[in-house]
Amino acid sequence: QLLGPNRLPPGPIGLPILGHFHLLGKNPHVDLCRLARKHGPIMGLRLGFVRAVVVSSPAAAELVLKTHDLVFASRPRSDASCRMSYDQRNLAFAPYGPYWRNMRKLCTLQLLSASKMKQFEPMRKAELGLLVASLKQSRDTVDLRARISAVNGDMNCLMILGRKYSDRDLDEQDGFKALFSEALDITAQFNLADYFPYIGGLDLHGLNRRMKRLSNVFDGFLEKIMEDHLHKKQQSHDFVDTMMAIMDSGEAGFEFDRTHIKAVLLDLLIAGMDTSATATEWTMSELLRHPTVMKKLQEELESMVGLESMVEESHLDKLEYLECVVKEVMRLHPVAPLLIPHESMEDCELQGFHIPKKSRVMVNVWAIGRDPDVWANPDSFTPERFVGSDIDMRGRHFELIPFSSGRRGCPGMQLGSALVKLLVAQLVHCFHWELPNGMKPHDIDMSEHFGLVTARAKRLMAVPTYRLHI
Ligand code: HEM
Repeated sequence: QLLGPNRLPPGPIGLPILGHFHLLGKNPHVDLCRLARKHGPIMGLRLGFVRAVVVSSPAAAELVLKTHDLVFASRPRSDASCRMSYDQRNLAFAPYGPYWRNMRKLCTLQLLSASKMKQFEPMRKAELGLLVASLKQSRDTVDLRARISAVNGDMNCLMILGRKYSDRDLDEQDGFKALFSEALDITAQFNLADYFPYIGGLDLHGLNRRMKRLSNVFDGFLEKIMEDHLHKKQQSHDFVDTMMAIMDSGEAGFEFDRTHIKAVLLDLLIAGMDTSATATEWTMSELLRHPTVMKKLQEELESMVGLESMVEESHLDKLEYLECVVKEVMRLHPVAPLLIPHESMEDCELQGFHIPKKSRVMVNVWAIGRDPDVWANPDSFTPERFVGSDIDMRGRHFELIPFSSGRRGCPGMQLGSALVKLLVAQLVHCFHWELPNGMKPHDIDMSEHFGLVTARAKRLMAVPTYRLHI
C-alpha cells in the first residue's frame, strides 16, 4: 500500500493474477460485508486486471453518490452489458454522457413521471382486481411468487408495450419470467471475461452461449412488438408509439434508431418486472414470519380503508405502518444489494484514499442495512424502528438507499415503491394468510439467491382466505 496522497484503500491480501476472486462465493454481498467489517467502509480489491472499490457505510456512500456523484456516474463496460443490451445502448448500463442523459430524460418524461403514473392508475386497479378475484377462488396453497410476478409483469407490459404478452409470446420453451430472471442472473455474475480480457473467448462459464441465446430471443420478441406497433394492430397510444414517433420525426436531437428503442424497452421491462415483484415477495415473507406485524398492518388497513372496500392508491399516503413495514423490508432485503456497478471517470479521493480513474465501485447497501453501528438490533425485523423517524427511501438518508441516490439513482423509484405498497396492501387487506402443511413462521427459509435483483432462493407458498365483506 502506498502512503501519502496516493494511498489506496485497504483490503485483504490478494493472490497473484487472480486477485481477490477466490473470496467471493454465491452471495458476494455477504462476503463483501464480512470483509468490510475487517478492512473498513472503503475497501480496495483487485479482481483480475480490474481495480474495484467496495463502499459499505452511509458516510462513504454519500461521498460516492452525492459529494462526488459526477465522478462516479459512469458504468463499467462488461461482456454482459454489451451482449445483452445492444452494446450499452440501454439506460442501466450506458456510460455517462449525452446519450444516457437524453435517454433518461426521455424515459422519465414519457413513462415514469407522476402524470404518466396517474394515467395508468385505472389499469393497475383493474389488474389487481383480477388478482384478488382469482385468489378468492383458490381453496389451496398458492405460489405467491408466481402470482405476484404475473400481475406485476402484466402491469409492466400494459404500461410499456400497450398490451399483455403471454409467457409463450417470448419463448416457446421457457417463457417470459424465466428468461428475464436469467438475464438478471447473468448480468450480475462476476464473469471472468470482464476481469481477464485474454480468456474472454474461452467462455469458461458458458455465459457467452447463454447470453447469445437470450439476446436472440429478446431481439425476436422486441422486433415483433415494433412490427405490431408499425402495423397498428393496437388502438392505444403507448410508450412504444411515442418512441417510434420520435424516431420517425428525426427530431430526437441525439442518436436514436430502432436499436436504441429495443435496448431501452428491454431495459425497462427487465428493470420494472423483477424489482417490485421481488420486494413484494420479501415483504410477504417477513409478514408471514411475523404474525403480530401482519395483524397490526391488517388493523391499520381496517381502520383506514374498512372491510367493505379494497385499497385504492389514494389510501397509500395515509398508511403509515405500511410505509414502516416496506422500509424495514428494503433495509434487510434490498433488491439490488450491490446496486449496479458504478465506474469512476477520473481520479478521486475518498476519506483520504486515492481512487484511480476507471475503478469499479460497488456500494454494498445490504451491508449498510445490517450495520450494527447504524441500526440497533440490525438483524431483527422491527418496522416500529421507523415510527416517528424522518428517514425515507428517496436517497437523502444514506443509511437507507434501496433505490440508490444521485444521477444514477433509480428513475422508477416512485412507480416501484407505489407498486410494492399497493400489492402488499391489497394482499394483506383482502386475505388472511396461513402457511401450508402446519409449517411454523420461523420455518420459512429466508435464504437469498444473488443476482442483479436478489430474490428469495425458495418460492413463497401460502394459503389465502378472503376476509373482506364485499
Ligand atoms: C422496488 C422497486 C425498485 C427498486 C428497489 C429499484 C432499485 C434500483 C437500483 C438500486 C438501481 C441502481 C442505481 C445505481 O446503480 O446507483 C436502479 C436503477 C434503475 N432502475 Fe430501478 N428499482 C425499482 C423499480 C424500477 C422500475 C419500476 C423501473 C422502471 C420501469 C426502474 C428502472 C430503473 C432504471 C432504468 C435504472 C438504471 C438507471 C441508470 O443507470 O441511469 N426501476 N433501480
